[in-house]
Amino acid sequence: MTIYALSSGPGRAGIAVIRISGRASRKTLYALCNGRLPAPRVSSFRRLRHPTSREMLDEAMVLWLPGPANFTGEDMAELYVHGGRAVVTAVMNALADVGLRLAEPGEFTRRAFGNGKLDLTEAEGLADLINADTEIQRRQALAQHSGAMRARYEKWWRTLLKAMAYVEASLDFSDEADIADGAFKEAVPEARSLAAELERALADGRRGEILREGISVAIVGEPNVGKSSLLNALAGREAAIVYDEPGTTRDVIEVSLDLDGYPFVLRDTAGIREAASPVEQEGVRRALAAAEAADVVLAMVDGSCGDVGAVPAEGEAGGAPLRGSIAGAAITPSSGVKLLVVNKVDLAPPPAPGSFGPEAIYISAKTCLGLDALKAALVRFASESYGSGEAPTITRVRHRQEIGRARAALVAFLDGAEAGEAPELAAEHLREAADALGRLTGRLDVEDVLGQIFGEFCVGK
Ligand SMILES: Nc1nc2c(c(=O)[nH]1)N(C=O)[C@@H](CNc1ccc(C(=O)N[C@@H](CCC(=O)O)C(=O)O)cc1)CN2
Repeated sequence: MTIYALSSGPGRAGIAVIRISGRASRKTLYALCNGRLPAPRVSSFRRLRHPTSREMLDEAMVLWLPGPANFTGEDMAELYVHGGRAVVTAVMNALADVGLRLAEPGEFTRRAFGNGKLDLTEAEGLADLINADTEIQRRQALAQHSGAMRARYEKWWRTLLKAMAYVEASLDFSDEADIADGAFKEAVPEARSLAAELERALADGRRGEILREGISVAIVGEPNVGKSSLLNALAGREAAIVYDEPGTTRDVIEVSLDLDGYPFVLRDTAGIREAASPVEQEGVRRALAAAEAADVVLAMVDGSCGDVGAVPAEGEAGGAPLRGSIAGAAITPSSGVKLLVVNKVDLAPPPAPGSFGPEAIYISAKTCLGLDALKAALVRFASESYGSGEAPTITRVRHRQEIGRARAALVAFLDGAEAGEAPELAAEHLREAADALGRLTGRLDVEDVLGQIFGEFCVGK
């Protein structure tokens, strides 16, 4: 079936791109162009007419892209029409009139995958490239789309094939014990080095997933320390309601930020206190959950208020004397870092520098004083924790699960080899590892995964 879609975004635009892929592309383009098919891959000006009514539809630039040397590997055509809604509708209706079908989300890429133009990791990289909002995300996605991940996975695959071949050989020569034993022994170091490599890939601090999804930053603290004001100041818009009343923020409010190319998802949360109302209690529960799951917790205190407390320093009770409210400072994320943020330094009396400890960042969400230092601290954390330059090997939970399965199967193989397990069982462990790696790149049948991955795309990709 030949499909079409608006590949440029929806809505009015200067130019709109309508893309066609499938067997009928040539015939359809021929009819639209009144019999004047352009030379392959040469952008050409044509008056487009309805194939049957002959009514003029638009003046356009068109491309004829015969397969297989194109994106999908099938015959394709592209129409660059004026980007008015009615123009796009008229041209797309004409395509439907001659029997073409509107593409489903990701269907062009799915066809490209089906025709061997890209593997699954490259297709995922393409989806990420389209969804990339920041420079770091763009680089990560482009590396994956261009085959960086595929190359690594295929190297693993070849090592595994070698190990499997040795085990198969030992099965083939089972009546010649020396040869069988020798071949089997060759498989062990291959499996061991691969297991170690998978282990290394898994111990990456979830760098690829975090950069893909955005570094999660939770702002937590007691009511009215200025959490929503900070969110708004960083977002540059009034995303959260700010009101001089404790308990104003109840839901978690999210804002995406691009700081020096690093993607952050900032979460403003309800003030932590013994809340009376069940709604606010739920807000506090969500605040604590957001802090627990965050990569960075901004523990916020009010530097202007007088009550004296103490922030326990890392690993000790007590610590520097503290004038602000401290509930926020006591929260610790399960795997992330905590930055102490002292707000309201514009108010008298301003805290003496250092009075909240050497690591504290002093800001005024109201006057924006200190926000650059806070942003710099976030960027420094991002670049030290996630920015090691090399493209990550894992960018989705799916990759982590399959690599984890492959590793577990290899460990089972190695344990079995040590315990003198039968070679038939050993071969089964390796096959399990191969299945996991095969699902990673889409070499193996992965119909269920395909639906999920390609469904994430926009229509027209
Ligand atoms: N107009 C337009 N722009 C586009 C695309 C497109 O399909 N159309 N792309 C797509 O979405 C991206 C570019 N990706 C492409 C990938 C492969 C081929 C292609 O023709 N591949 C051939 C030959 C490669 C070559 O000449 O070296 C092949 O794989 O055999 C074209 C575009 C981004 N820009």
